[in-house]
Amino acid sequence: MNDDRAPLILDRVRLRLGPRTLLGPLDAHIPPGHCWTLMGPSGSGKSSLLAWLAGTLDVAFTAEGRVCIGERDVTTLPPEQRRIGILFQDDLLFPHLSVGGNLAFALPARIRDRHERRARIEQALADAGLAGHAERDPVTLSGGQRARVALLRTLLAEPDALLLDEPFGKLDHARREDMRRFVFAHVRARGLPTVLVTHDEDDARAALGPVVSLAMADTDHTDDRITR
Ligand SMILES: Nc1ncnc2c1ncn2[C@@H]1O[C@H](COP(=O)(O)OP(=O)(O)OP(=O)(O)O)[C@@H](O)[C@H]1O
Repeated sequence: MNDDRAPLILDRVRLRLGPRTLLGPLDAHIPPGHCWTLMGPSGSGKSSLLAWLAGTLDVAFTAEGRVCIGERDVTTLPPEQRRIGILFQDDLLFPHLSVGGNLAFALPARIRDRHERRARIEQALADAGLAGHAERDPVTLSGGQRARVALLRTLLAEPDALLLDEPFGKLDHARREDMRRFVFAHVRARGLPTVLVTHDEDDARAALGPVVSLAMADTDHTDDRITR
């Protein structure tokens, strides 16, 4: 595992939508290479929490609390400076770019050397069992291959933390299993502190971390609880 990684810390996070408290107060300390799972009924604020962590929460919400990666407080930083990667269920690849073009888009701009950029993309594809697919048109990939390319794209941006919003939702049973293994192997090998949103108990079990159960705001809950 990468030794210079830091934990993802949520400190007294509370989200409001108009007058009602949607979620929180929530505290979390997610160590490098560990994944916490967020579960809860539809509308309990799971995706909104990820959007807040990524810095893209809609202005309809108000938020309190802090999000830090180790000592680095990113709460007020714009999304592109947070170094928090996010992967969605419907993570679309750009249809006008090849697979390699999609991945090149994510590579940090500081990597300028053309050969180095190409080598990183080839290596990422090889790690994902997709060696030689750089020139492919994304629409010709299977659903499972597309999901892996979308994860590679997120990881090539070199995030310090990872957010997964129902990333396996669209896959059939066998591909879901493969993708889970693939994702969590990367989480551990890269030492990324990770938050997974899912409705699926098998996903939560595979994540091997605590499960945070969010209640519905209308039940007037006070604290969201870690249930296991
Ligand atoms: N841009 C927005 N403006 C106003 N309300 C919103 C906005 N986005 C989401 N909401 C509302 O915020 C609440 C929480 O939505 P959110 O998508 O975070 O829930 P969720 O737990 O992720 O649900 P699901 O499991 O269905 O994805 C819902 O009541 C939703 O209607």
